[in-house]
Amino acid sequence: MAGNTLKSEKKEPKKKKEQPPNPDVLKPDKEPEVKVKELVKDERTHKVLGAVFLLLALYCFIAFTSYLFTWEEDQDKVFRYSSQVLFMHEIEVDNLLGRLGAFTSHWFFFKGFGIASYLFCYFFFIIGINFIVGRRVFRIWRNVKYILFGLLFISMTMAFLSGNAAFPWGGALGDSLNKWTSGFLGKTGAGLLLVLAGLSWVIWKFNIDFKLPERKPKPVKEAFAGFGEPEEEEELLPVKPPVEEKKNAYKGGESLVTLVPVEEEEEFEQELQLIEKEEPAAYVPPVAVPEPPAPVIPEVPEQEAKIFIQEELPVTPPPARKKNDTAEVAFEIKPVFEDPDEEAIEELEPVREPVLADPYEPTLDLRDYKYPTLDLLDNHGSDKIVQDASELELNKNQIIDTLKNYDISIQKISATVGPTVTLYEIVPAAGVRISRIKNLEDDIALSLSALGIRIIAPIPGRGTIGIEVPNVKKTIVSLRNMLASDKFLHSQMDLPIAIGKKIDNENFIADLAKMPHLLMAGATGQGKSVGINTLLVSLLFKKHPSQLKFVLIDPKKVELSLYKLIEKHFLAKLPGEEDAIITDTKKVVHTLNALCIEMDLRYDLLKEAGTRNIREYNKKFTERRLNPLKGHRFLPFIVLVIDEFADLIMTAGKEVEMPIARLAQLARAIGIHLIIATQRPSVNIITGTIKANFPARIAFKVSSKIDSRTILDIGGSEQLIGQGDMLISFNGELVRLQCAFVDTPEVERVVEFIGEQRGYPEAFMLPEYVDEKEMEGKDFSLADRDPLFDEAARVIVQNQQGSTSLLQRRMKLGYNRAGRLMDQLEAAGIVGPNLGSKAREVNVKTEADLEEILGSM
Ligand SMILES: Nc1ncnc2c1ncn2[C@@H]1O[C@H](COP(=O)(O)OP(=O)(O)OP(=O)(O)O)[C@@H](O)[C@H]1O
Repeated sequence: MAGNTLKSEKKEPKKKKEQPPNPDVLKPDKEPEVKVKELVKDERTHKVLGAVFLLLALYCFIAFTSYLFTWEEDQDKVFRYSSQVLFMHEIEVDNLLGRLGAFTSHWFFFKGFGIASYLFCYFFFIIGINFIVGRRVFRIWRNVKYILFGLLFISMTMAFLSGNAAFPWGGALGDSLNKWTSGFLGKTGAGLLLVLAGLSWVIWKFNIDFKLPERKPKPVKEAFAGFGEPEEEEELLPVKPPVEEKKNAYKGGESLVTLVPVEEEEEFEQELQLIEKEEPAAYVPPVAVPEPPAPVIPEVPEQEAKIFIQEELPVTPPPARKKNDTAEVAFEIKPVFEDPDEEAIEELEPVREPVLADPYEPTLDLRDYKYPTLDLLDNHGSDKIVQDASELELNKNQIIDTLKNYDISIQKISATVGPTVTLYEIVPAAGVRISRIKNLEDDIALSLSALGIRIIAPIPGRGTIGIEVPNVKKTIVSLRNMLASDKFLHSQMDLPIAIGKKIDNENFIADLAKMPHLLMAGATGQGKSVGINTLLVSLLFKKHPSQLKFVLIDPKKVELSLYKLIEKHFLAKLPGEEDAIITDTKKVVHTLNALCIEMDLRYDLLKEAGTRNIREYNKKFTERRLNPLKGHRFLPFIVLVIDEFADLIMTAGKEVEMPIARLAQLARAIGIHLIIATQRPSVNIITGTIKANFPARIAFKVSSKIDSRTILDIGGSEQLIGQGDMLISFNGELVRLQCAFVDTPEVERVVEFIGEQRGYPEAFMLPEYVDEKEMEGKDFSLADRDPLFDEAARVIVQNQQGSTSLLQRRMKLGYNRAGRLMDQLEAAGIVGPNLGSKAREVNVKTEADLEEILGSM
């Protein structure tokens, strides 16, 4: 928090100076510094600069173009009077932009670079655009390098081609370069040098493929080549494409390290340093992308790549590859994170190739998937906090007066202006008991005649007392700005969610995977649905469809229906279900139980892989140390969202509560996370069991102190002011936030953007859940055997292993169903009787025998 700093309007400091020194006075200590910084950062300053540069570009363009037609007439005058010509009114020139135009053009063309001078127009243009748009549409450093090369190359080429022409095609620079080179290499040599330079540039820029046969995308089967049990790993290694081949497929460089384009190298270095600093364990990106994705990639993928690289699939490849792997990172180097230049990304794509097919890469399933871009979201007004100095002064005086009325004197008071509320921090005079101020909470609220006063006495970790007073003018926190923040872009979290802004305007971005579940409550209309959208959209901006699946439960039927467009990308559903978004209570029970089965299956997989959590497991899987033929698979995170938990508990009670409690207790390690929202935070809805397993809780405004206590174990959320004003209890701290705002049309745009892209053939299938009760009494007879009977028999015979868990894993079945199938197989004589902990004996030895048996059934 900003200590004693008062972030307020510009007039404030003057007022302060006129007052006699008074300890009660708000101290504008760092005000001037803030103003300068603000001015520099102010987007209006950038826009003005942008306009200046664009005009400069236009000016040069007109002057240069006019010069092409008027140079003969004007050259004489400029020659004769040199820069004096600028101040000689009597001299008339033909250039459209007058004497300055004639002089500038002459200087650029004749004394400089000839026709290549136009590159300066381009330079001013890109700077202007960057400033005016407010982000780096063009990457300056990259373009400067191109421009420098262009100046040398074009001026020399033009001088070479134009020979003794009167017009300065190559300018003085071109002429001297040409003269020197022709003298040194001869005319032909100079020509060849130019051809060589031009050709090299084209090859460099477009990475022309001189090979005759086209590179084909790796077939899906091959993507699994190299998988195997850890002990088989050695043998399997040769299956991977030989390094030679990979190099060729890339750029034909000497070594993988040298494949990094020189111009990117320093950026790679920086990124490398960054990674090394951040991750002492030297996690190195194992990303494999066999083919460059579509040429234009929006901003977020790079961020994703970074997350992915630094966190998700950490491997430690041999040192020689390290730098090369960081080439992947170069793709998301800091500048690119902020505002990637699409052209630059296009160029960087090939750099990803050399790590081809080394580790398994889940995102290859949808390799051309494009992450949503920030322009799909809106800016809801300026995120700049506007605070009225007089309002601050008034509130401060009122606080002081009120406290004085109760004989409480204070040493100092300071204010931090947030988006919705201002925090007045009071340092009481020595000897004043904090509890006295706390007791006056209502009186202070009354005297300030403002709603939403919250007193924090004392502010944990500081010797001050906080009084939060709502601002008259509130600032909407746009999700777009939060997602564009460095903190989010560079976040290394598994499931980063941009929740909102703290009172000191710091972005509150948390990792859902660490929470590990989230309970949200708030009276109707206070911002819950917006909150859920905020969380979902944050995740959609960061995660690839292969890395994350949502299970959406929406008893109100309308809140989450938008997301059905992304069914084939991000949603999970029950087999055989029509809709991925679950609205029916009965299906909710099935889905929750199916998730429990998925959880059990995942635990089995983890156990078998000898790993403790999803991260370790996925790491091992991507390193191809787990055999997919044995049921191992890349495990995406699953986020379960329930938008009205109260309805469910009312209708299904324990049937819902139990699986949720189970998931909440156990699912953390295997990557299943829950977000549960409710309008009615009463104790019969948010029971002790639920509460105990949801350490992270969000409260929007609620109707009573009791409700607040039910959610947060403390009052306060009844005093919030609605519209996304919230308290979050996380990591043992209670923080007041203004929830980031994302409107429904924005969400629509994001889901449409994703939905229009190629997805998986179907939604992610959850394991089947068969209700015990429904199956009761249906004793097995061959006539009504399970529809999966034949398939199960084949699995058992192929593996010659009569084990229920094999069926569970291979067929993604729940324990009960797999057990029942096993009983049926026993009844059919395909497997022997249960042998306790040992697998059953398989009576049918060959698949041909089995087919015969199945045929005769
Ligand atoms: N973070 C926010 N910033 C600004 N305004 C907000 C924010 N969140 C919500 N609002 C405003 O409050 C209105 C109601 O929000 P929302 O629909 O999320 O409420 P809710 O709690 O989900 O209501 P219900 O439970 O009835 O669905 C929104 O339409 C919006 O105008």
